[in-house]
Amino acid sequence: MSTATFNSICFNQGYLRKGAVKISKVKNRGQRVKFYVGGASVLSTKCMQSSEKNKKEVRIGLLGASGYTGAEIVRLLANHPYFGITLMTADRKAGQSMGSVFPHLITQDLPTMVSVKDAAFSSVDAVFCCLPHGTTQEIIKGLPCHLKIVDLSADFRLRDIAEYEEWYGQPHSASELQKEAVYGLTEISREDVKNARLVANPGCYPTSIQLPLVPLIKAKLIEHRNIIIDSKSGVSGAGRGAKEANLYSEIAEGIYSYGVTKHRHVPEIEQGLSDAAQSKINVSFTPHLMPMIRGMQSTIYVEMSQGVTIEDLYQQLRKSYEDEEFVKLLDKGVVPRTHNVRGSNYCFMNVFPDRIPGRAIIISVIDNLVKGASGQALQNLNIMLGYPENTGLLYQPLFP
Ligand SMILES: NC(=O)C1=CN([C@@H]2O[C@H](COP(=O)(O)OP(=O)(O)OC[C@H]3O[C@@H](n4cnc5c(N)ncnc54)[C@H](OP(=O)(O)O)[C@@H]3O)[C@@H](O)[C@H]2O)C=CC1
Ligand SMILES: CC(=O)N[C@@H](CCC(=O)OP(=O)(O)O)C(=O)O
Repeated sequence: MSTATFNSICFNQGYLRKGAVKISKVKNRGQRVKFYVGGASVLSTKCMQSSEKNKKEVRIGLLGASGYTGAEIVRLLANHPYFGITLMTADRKAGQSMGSVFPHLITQDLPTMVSVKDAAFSSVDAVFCCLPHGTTQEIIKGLPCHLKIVDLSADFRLRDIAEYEEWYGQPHSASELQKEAVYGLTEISREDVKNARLVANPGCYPTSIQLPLVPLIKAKLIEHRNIIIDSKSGVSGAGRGAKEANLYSEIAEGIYSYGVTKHRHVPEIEQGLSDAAQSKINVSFTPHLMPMIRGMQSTIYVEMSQGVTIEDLYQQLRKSYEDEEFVKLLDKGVVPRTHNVRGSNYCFMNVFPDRIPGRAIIISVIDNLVKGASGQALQNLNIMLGYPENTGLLYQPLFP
């Protein structure tokens, strides 16, 4: 195989990585990214063989492996050529194998889950932390400094500790560590993620809401007042430990609003939008639980700035995301559907004129477990460790 053909295959598969001898510069997602091949770092097709799966170059620890986002990380890493899971933790399910907790993962060769207190962190390079908020900060503050960490919980997302304590109803015990954390909404903060040791992965609702709104606010195309957000989530958003209210008999054939006026994602959404506006933005936000397993839709009602048209909003979103692999502005008039992103790391969005002059309706959809959690977490760790950010994320949506 010629070098060019090999490079092309590797790049398309996301297998090219940094190495010793520079051979080319490749334009990747709007950035100039250097890729190298040669010397000790030459990749051969061997890197894709299953016999190598236990010898991947980055050793991953997965905390909270027995939950939904943990299981999703395992699914995604099954196709990752460089990240291999060597440590897994659970709480009630410590001592069990992943295959016994999640039979759909029985084919994966994985370590037995241990309790966090028995975990040997010296033998891993990076961790995904898929634990409940509160518990997370207690555990992360005790982790060794050599680890790169992507935290899927809410513990390090809010810069204002007092705001965290107010909205989460508990004290924060790792405020120093919070100062170090980078908020990892990848497409917006990619440059900061590159150099981060601790990334606070965004919440699922805030991801679906900030991706369309941040570029529009930065470009001053929408008013800061009267932003109304109506979001809907699949039940897996509540985690596997969810209680009676999430039983099939209580979710099927119905929909309910919750956290009305006081959902804990409000300060996270407002923090991101206010940063974009460089002034305080308040939003009206109501989440709903839908009788579906995965998926999230945010329908957002905004007032356009004086003289701005729907075409302006559309062109701004096109310009912001045309080089992005995982955020897609649909053709004009096409309505995003959760079905069309299920199981993938995509966010699909579109913008529509309201009947009321001067107003617009924005719709965005994600899979809450992928772009809303584990997929974005993997996208971030790829960047933190210098791998192409799509590595392990090339799943097409599952339809029907
Ligand atoms: N589900 C989603 O769509 C999203 C979730 N998130 C966030 O990601 C994190 C994980 O969510 P998810 O996977 O859904 O949650 P789950 O409830 O499904 O899983 C929680 C995991 O944490 C473990 N755990 C619970 N309590 C403790 C403890 N005291 N000490 C150590 N481990 C513990 C559980 O172990 P065991 O099962 O053995 O008890 C389990 O492995 C949460 O912070 C959540 O808010 C973020 C975005 C979206
Ligand atoms: C359906 C459902 O219950 N969703 C969760 C949000 C999803 C999530 O896990 O958000 P964090 O990452 O901020 O914890 C909720 O409303 O609390």
